[in-house]
Amino acid sequence: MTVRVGILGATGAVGQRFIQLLDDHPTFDLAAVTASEASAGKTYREAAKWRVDTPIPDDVAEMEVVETDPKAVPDDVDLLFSSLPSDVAAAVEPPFLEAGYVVSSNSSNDRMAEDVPLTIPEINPDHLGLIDVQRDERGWDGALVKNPNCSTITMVPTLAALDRFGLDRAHIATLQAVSGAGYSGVTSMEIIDNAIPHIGGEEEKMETESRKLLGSFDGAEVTLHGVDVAASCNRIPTLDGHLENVFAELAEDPSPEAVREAMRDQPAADLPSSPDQLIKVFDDSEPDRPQPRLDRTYADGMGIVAGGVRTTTKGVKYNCLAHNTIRGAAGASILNGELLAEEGWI
Ligand SMILES: NC(=O)C1=CN([C@@H]2O[C@H](COP(=O)(O)OP(=O)(O)OC[C@H]3O[C@@H](n4cnc5c(N)ncnc54)[C@H](OP(=O)(O)O)[C@@H]3O)[C@@H](O)[C@H]2O)C=CC1
Ligand SMILES: N[C@@H](CC(=O)OP(=O)(O)O)C(=O)O
Repeated sequence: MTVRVGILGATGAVGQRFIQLLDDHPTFDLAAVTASEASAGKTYREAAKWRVDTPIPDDVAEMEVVETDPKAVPDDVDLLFSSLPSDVAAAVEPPFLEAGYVVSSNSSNDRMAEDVPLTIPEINPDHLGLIDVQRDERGWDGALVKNPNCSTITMVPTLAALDRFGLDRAHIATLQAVSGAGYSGVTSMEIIDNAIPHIGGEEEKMETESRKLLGSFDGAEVTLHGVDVAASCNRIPTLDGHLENVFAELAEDPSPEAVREAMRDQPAADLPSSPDQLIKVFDDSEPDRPQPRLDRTYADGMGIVAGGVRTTTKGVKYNCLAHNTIRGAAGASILNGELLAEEGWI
C-alpha cells in the first residue's frame, strides 16, 4: 500500500533529513512540502538552503513549496511529518488535526500532554492507543503522535533493557553535537575549542519524557515510570551524534556481561526503517567505543550504540550514542509513521 505523505517545515535542517530518508522509501510517497510564507510559491530547490550530504532528489527539487496551512495541502495526503519550530507547531498542528490529517511530529510541543502518544516503536508501541482518547477529548478526526527529544531517545532503549534488573535511578551527562541546535544555533566562535554546559530545556525533557516512554498504558492513560532521572546537558564541537554517560542504579546486581546481553536482546521492530538489532553493544575489548564519528551511522543512523559497561556500588555505568538528526529526529518520526500505517491508524 502506498501512503501519500507531506512534510511541514520541509526546508529546515530536520525537514531536509526527512526528504533524504523518504527518498526511495518502500511505501511513503512524498506529495507535499510546506514552509513559511517567505518560501511558499518557490520550488523546493529555490526555497531550501540544502545542507544534507546527498543531493536533493530531482523530483523534490522541482516541487512547489506551499504555505503551512491545511487549505494548501492536498486532501489525499494521508500522513504529515512535522518539523516546525515548537512555537509554530503549537499554533499550526491543531488546524491540521481538526482537518483530519494524521501528524507524526518531531516538534517538542505537547510531548507530555496526557492524551498525546509519545512513542518509540521498539519501546512503547501500545501507547498509540491514546489516539482514541485524544479523538474523544479533542474531537479531532486526525491524530497527533510525537517522537521524543534526541537526547532522550538515545538513552531510553538502554534504560528499557535495564528495567528487567529493577531500574531505580538514572543519572546522565550528555555530550551533544552542534546540529542539535540547528544550523545557526551555536556560532563557531562559541563552540570551537570549547564545551557549553547548558542546553535550554533539554534536561527537563530528558527527565520527564523518559518516564512517559517507559510508563505503562492501561487503555485510558499512561502512568509514568517511577525511575528517578537526572540529566546534565553539554554541547561539544561534534557535528552529529549525541554521546551520553549513564549511571543507573538497579534493584538487582547484574554483571556487565548480563547488562550487555540485556541491551543486545532489546527487541527491534518489524518496520521498514527499524534496524535489525536495535542496540549494538561493544564489549570490554573496545572500551573507547561508541564514538560519534565512528558509530553514528550504525544501522544507517537508526540504531543505538552502547559500550563501556562497568559496575558501580549500586548498579552500572555505561556510554550510549545515537545520530541526533536521524534516530533523534526525522528517522524517529518516520518510524512512528510506519507504525501508524502498520497498525491501521491511517
Ligand atoms: N536540529 C535537530 O537536530 C533537531 C531539531 N528538532 C526540532 O525539530 C524542529 C525543527 O528544527 P530545525 O529543522 O532544526 O529548524 P529550522 O529552523 O532549520 O527549520 C524550521 C522549518 O520551519 C519552517 N517555519 C519556520 N517558521 C515558520 C512559520 N511561521 N510558518 C510555517 N513554517 C515555518 C521553516 O521554513 P522557512 O525555510 O521558510 O523559514 C523551516 O522549514 C524544532 O522544533 C526543533 O526543536 C528536534 C530534534 C533534533
Ligand atoms: N535540543 C536538542 C535538539 C532539539 O531541538 O530538541 P527538541 O526536539 O526537544 O526540541 C539539541 O540541542 O540537541
